Amino acid sequence: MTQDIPQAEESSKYEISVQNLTYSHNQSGANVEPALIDINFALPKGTRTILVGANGAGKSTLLQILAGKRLLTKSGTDVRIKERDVFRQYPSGVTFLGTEWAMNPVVRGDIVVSDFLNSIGGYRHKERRDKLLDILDVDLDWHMHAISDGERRRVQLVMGLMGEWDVLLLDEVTVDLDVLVRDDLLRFLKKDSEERGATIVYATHIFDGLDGFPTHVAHMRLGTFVTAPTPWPFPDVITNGTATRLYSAALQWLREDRDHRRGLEVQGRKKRGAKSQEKLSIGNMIIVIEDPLT
Ligand SMILES: Nc1ncnc2c1ncn2[C@@H]1O[C@H](COP(=O)(O)OP(=O)(O)OP(=O)(O)O)[C@@H](O)[C@H]1O
Repeated sequence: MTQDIPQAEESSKYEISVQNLTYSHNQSGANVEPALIDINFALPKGTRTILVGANGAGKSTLLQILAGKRLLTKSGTDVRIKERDVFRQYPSGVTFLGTEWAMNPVVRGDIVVSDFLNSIGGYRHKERRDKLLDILDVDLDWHMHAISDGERRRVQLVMGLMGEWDVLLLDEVTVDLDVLVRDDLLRFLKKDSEERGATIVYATHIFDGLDGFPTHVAHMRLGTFVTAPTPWPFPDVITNGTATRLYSAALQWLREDRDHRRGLEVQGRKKRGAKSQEKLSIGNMIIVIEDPLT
């Protein structure tokens, strides 16, 4: 299951196009394997792509690069959204929603949800805002410091989705939603993308109830695509018992990933992402563990 990679002159046909992307979190040149290795793919406008991959596969890194949160200057690398180079001329209309937002002390302060949403222009998108408040069951009178993690996540989603985005990058932000809210939200996003031709890339570990959502599915392993974004449903995925097709495909891929990783470990190749020193914090004491893998 592969996809032809567009040539540079063709990339304007695509809403997102990535060519020759290799990225290392450690820019100092230390001997750490890159988080992304020679990534190439292109997504047409209006597609909804699910990224599947084990922990550490590179999904968040890819989304962060697309979101303009990481800088890279390397000749030959070309990462574009809406035909704009994300490192030099970041496009408008792109929304990124990731998990770290909820940890920010600002959104844990004593601020009322209505004031919070108004402070970022909620009144300009009143119709969509009210629809999202209903879908996500958010109360405008909540105080941000006195709500649960799932409730705070719902406020984040109202905030991020109330404007009309063209490209939406979601990094595992539905994980703490209850099943009903998640289902309603996915329906809203699918309809929105169909009606407005908006494009979604969504990294998740929760596959239940997702079969009807994507137009494409991709599988990442150790910083590369094992399966580039490919039209979904795949004809050859067999449902396993009561499991949905996407769940079955993901389970199979993750088993293969685990076997592959264990094979590398047996060969003595270092685990990707592992550091020669690891630090654990207990209270305000930091314990350094030398070479945690040995
Ligand atoms: N800030 C960072 N500094 C150094 N290395 C990092 C950093 N963030 C991620 N990495 C490394 O980059 C690789 C890819 O991580 P990434 O977070 O992109 O994976 P992921 O597929 O999103 O994983 P998960 O499913 O756990 O969220 C891993 O080896 C990880 O250890």
